[in-house]
Amino acid sequence: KLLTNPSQLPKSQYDFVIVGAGAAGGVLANRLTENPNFSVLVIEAGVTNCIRNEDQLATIVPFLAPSIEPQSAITWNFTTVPQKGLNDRVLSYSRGRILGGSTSINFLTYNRGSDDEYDRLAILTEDKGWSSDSIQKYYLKSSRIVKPPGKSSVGDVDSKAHGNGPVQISLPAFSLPLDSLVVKASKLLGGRFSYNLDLQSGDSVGFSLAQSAVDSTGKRSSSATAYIQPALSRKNLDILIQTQVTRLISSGTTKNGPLINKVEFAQSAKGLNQRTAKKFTVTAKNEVILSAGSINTPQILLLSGIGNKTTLATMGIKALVDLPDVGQHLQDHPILSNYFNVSSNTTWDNVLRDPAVAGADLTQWNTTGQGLFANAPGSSLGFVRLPENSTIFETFPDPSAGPLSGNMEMIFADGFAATVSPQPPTGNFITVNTAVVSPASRGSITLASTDPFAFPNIDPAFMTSPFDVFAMTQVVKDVRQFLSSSPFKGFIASPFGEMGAAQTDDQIAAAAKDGVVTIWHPTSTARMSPKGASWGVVDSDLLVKGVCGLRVVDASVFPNIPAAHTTGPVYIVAERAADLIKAAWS
Ligand SMILES: Cc1cc2nc3c(=O)[nH]c(=O)nc-3n(C[C@H](O)[C@H](O)[C@H](O)COP(=O)(O)OP(=O)(O)OC[C@H]3O[C@@H](n4cnc5c(N)ncnc54)[C@H](O)[C@@H]3O)c2cc1C
Repeated sequence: KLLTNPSQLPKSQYDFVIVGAGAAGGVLANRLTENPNFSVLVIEAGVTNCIRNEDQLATIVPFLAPSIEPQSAITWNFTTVPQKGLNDRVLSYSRGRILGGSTSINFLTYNRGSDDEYDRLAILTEDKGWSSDSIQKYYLKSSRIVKPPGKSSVGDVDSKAHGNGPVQISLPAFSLPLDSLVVKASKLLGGRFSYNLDLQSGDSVGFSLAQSAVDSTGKRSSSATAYIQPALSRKNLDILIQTQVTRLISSGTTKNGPLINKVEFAQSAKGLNQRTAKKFTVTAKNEVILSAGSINTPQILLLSGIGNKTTLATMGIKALVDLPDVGQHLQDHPILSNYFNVSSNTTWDNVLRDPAVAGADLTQWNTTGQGLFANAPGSSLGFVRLPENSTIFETFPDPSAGPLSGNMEMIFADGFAATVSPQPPTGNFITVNTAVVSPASRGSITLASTDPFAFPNIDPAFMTSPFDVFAMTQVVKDVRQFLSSSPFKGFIASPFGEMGAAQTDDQIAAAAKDGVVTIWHPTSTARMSPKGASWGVVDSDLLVKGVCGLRVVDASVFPNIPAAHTTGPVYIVAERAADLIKAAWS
């Protein structure tokens, strides 16, 4: 059942209390309640109960995703601290605050992550259960490839690389000339720009049409639609929305440390603060599971006294356990828009400028589920490796997971995708968004206040490592080389904007400082480490170190950010976590 007020809670104890109904929380809500003997409560801060609600059209229509953030009622409207690597700019840093979490508002690009990502994780955590061979069944269990709306086949994919899970994935519904050129150029160029039929195959390097979380009717497929909706009618699942968890409480000690079995929460409304909020608690008989995402999970841990003892003391919080890694090692992918004027007059620039044109596309989507609005914002992409002889390797080790993972990414958009600069009033453009997907920079989440309703300090420390500056400069030059290949002749007219004018490496690096933003992939703030290791926040079973009864299952547990759009890897982690939890308590 979906509940909107703590007074509706039918009981004060559940076997499992899950904090957050996002990517991971949705998977757990579904998989754990497959066992009718388990009772599960999910507490979600999200202010709306919409799974598919007309009021939130932009969460359903794939193409409209970028219109959701920033500053919306269904997002956490976070900002970063001034970014030293970006001329002290403060970036908007949204997360989803709705059933489905960030999967209900994200840009829908879907990646599994390469075999190297998981094999590195298995080595790092000394747990073969995370190897690429072991996680494959969880990947196959999470998603399936479907026909794009209006198409008679799924299109060009490697069918062996797809499973039978609830998240629906598809190739672009609407063919854009730019995407065909990207595929053509990669087939022609080969080498560092090779074509890759299916990036979910284990090898994630190369160029391809994007696979996105769009279902066969042209709608977003999220953790809410794929996992939560089908489980909502189960008697053993309650989901309490519009409610924020404020901290976790220990009510005893065990031989494994303090027992964490109580969850404190309040209904956050405008103006409500720590002093006036009416607090409630619920007890978890088996486990509390934090799935509040890479920003809120460490915030809740810190507010509960789980973190660096010395820093907690400066905030007046008594440490239950000294875990200095909580909130540290934050990683994210820096992304930068490269604009080009093009000769085509069919780019979607006019759709963004002219409400009548957009209205016609929306009508087409409404009546058929097809057309441009059924496409995710990025419909072709490529992951590239740095050249092996790059000078940066003389001073820096390669932070990527291995040769099957990219160092950088290009995401192609058939129009002016405004990030830092607004869309110009006239002209046709394409945008190539370049990202450093195996970055070396690491930042942190720290408490700004002991008020749970206050946002924490968010510092992704973008471009603070010279490695990331080098990699971003290289991929900007790679874009230019890629677009100068013969398939783009006559299509690309001229580079545009500050980055377009940058020529030397120093000029490119300087323009990047002005242009880099986030692609909203924060990870690693509650990182996994081997059982018994003194570092890390959770062990390889995702149990929080030094306490009893508490697990973290979300994007925060990756020790290194995957070189992939992060939703797919989070679903994989959550699917495996569900099996670990079932095995521990069945
Ligand atoms: C704008 C945007 C675009 C993105 N684009 C893509 C993309 O194209 N492809 C891709 O793969 N990934 C993308 N991502 C990233 C992806 O969505 C996330 O990596 C993924 O959703 C993380 O899963 P999670 O379970 O860790 O957290 P989330 O999915 O964010 O879920 C966390 C949930 O916990 C809830 N919560 C937090 N704190 C509390 C609290 N105190 N009490 C109760 N509930 C709480 C939140 O409201 C939320 O519902 C994007 C993200 C954003 C924000």
